[in-house]
Amino acid sequence: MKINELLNNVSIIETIGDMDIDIEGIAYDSRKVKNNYVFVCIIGIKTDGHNYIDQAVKNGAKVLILEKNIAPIEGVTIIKVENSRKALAIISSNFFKNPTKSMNIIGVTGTNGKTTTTHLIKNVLEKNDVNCGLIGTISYQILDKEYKANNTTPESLELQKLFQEMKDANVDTCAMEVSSHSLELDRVAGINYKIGVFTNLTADHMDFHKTIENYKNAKAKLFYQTSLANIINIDDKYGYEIADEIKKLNTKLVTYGINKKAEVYAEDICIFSKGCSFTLVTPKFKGKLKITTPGMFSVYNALAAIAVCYVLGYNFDQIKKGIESVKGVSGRFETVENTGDVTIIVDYSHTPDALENALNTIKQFVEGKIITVFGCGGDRDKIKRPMMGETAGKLSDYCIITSDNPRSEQPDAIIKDIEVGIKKTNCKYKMIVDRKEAIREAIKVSESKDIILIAGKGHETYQIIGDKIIDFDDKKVAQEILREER
Ligand SMILES: CC(=O)N[C@H]1[C@@H](OP(=O)(O)OP(=O)(O)OC[C@H]2O[C@@H](n3ccc(=O)[nH]c3=O)[C@H](O)[C@@H]2O)O[C@H](CO)[C@@H](O)[C@@H]1O[C@H](C)C(=O)N[C@@H](C)C(=O)N[C@H](CCC(=O)O)C(=O)O
Ligand SMILES: Nc1ncnc2c1ncn2[C@@H]1O[C@H](COP(=O)(O)OP(=O)(O)OP(=O)(O)O)[C@@H](O)[C@H]1O
Ligand SMILES: N[C@H](CCC[C@H](N)C(=O)O)C(=O)O
Ligand SMILES: [Mg+2]
Repeated sequence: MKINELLNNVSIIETIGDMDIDIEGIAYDSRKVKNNYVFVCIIGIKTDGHNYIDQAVKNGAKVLILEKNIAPIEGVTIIKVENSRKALAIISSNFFKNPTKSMNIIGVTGTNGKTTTTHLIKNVLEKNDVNCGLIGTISYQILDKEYKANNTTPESLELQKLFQEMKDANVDTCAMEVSSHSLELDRVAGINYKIGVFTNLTADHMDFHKTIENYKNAKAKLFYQTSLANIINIDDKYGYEIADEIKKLNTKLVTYGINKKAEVYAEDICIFSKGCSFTLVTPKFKGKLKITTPGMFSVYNALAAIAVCYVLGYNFDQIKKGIESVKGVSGRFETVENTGDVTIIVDYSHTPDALENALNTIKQFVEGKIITVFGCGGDRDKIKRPMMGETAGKLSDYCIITSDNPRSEQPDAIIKDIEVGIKKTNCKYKMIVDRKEAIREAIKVSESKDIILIAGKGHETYQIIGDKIIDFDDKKVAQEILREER
């Protein structure tokens, strides 16, 4: 592609060198540069891409996109921009022929419920014969192809490549999770979203955003790049504020909720151990629905997905067919199959709000005790650790605090941060660093009718300890222990 075509819509400060050249690829990591590539230098959080220019040039970079001043390099075109991450997003879109311009991209943001909601959207659309791509925490999916997800929302270069691949496979619709990191770091800059969805906003990621206002503002960015509709949960305090802020935009605003008067809402809600039933009300239709995951949070996720389908013009029967056939999402309030008399639930609750929702849901149907096994991720928000300790303590009969993904942190130091919160409650607890042994303890002490919640890692099949990634799957480990112990 000609460099000028690649740079369309990029805000350029100055250029040095030949602008009449063809480039064959883009990289933002010097180690991935090949001959005739553009290397985009990103000033990162850990290091600075400008430090790797020599390596990039050695590997064949013919164009550098950067923010800092550097000395001219023979045979290399230098393009200085205001913001390299944004430039990367725009050139990536250009390089892959702006796929999202002719696609229906549905972006879902919010602290909790993104993965679940995107899976629900995909299911309803596919039950109605629309091929829907998926980008999110568990994996990236295009028809039968499934790619491992390194980030919930990948970097713009990978993202735009996925969109192009979808287009090539005639998949013109995609449900994607839009993390606050991706909005703040411009991974999604330049994407033409048809619909944006806001689920909720609660404590998380303060290590990165610093304040809840920054966190909210990052999330809100999504609603300024949508063309058809913004769908907002107005029962959420921040959702309510965002809805108020964006009502001035040309994009249609559709609200959903249960408590406040919303356009799409649920009434007559019944929650059981195996699911919920409710009456769906929209301005166009009303009817009874059943879902297979319990908890009020599940009703909210269903409403979010339904509101998307409502905006896309689906009728009640089409929505019912899709929403009622969802079997559940991996690691989201998933019961571990076993032949014993103890119920074990694996759930991806890794925020205080998610843990509270999961435990409150269990409380509604448990006949014995609640035993909770959980930890917190290392190199992530530390503020949520005591909060999660307190929540688990308040809502459980017994807790085992253990390791999640400690990453570069000391596992027992993370556990001690959690302990500060649990100490504020009267809950009995134990601290066991080894997650497998923690799960074993829960199973050992459990009695008939108890429910064990294994929280925090959901679908994950690994554990990150230091710089090692070991196999670890909560569901499999629980089943293995059940076989050993019973
Ligand atoms: C905090 C965060 O989001 N960091 C992201 C950020 O990394 P960074 O700014 O630290 O990058 P860096 O390591 O300083 O490197 C700077 C630049 O130098 C380049 N480099 C580096 C070394 C080298 O030899 N050569 C070279 O060119 C790097 O490729 C990079 O372009 O930019 C990188 C490139 O896109 C991302 O991979 C990285 O995500 C890391 C892996 C991460 O863990 N992110 C998590 C927190 C995240 O994004 N999570 C959200 C979900 C959160 C939620 O639950 O809502 C997600 O969307 O996944
Ligand atoms: N609408 C909701 N409100 C509050 N909690 C929820 C909601 N939906 C799901 N949860 C809880 O949050 C956990 C994570 O759900 P899900 O994976 O759908 O969220 P996510 O936003 O994709 O999370 P992540 O930021 O890690 O990608 C679930 O296991 C459940 O405990
Ligand atoms: N998307 C979340 C996932 C957290 C999952 C938890 N198991 C952990 O590793 O902290 C994050 O990156 O903060
Ligand atoms: Mg997710």
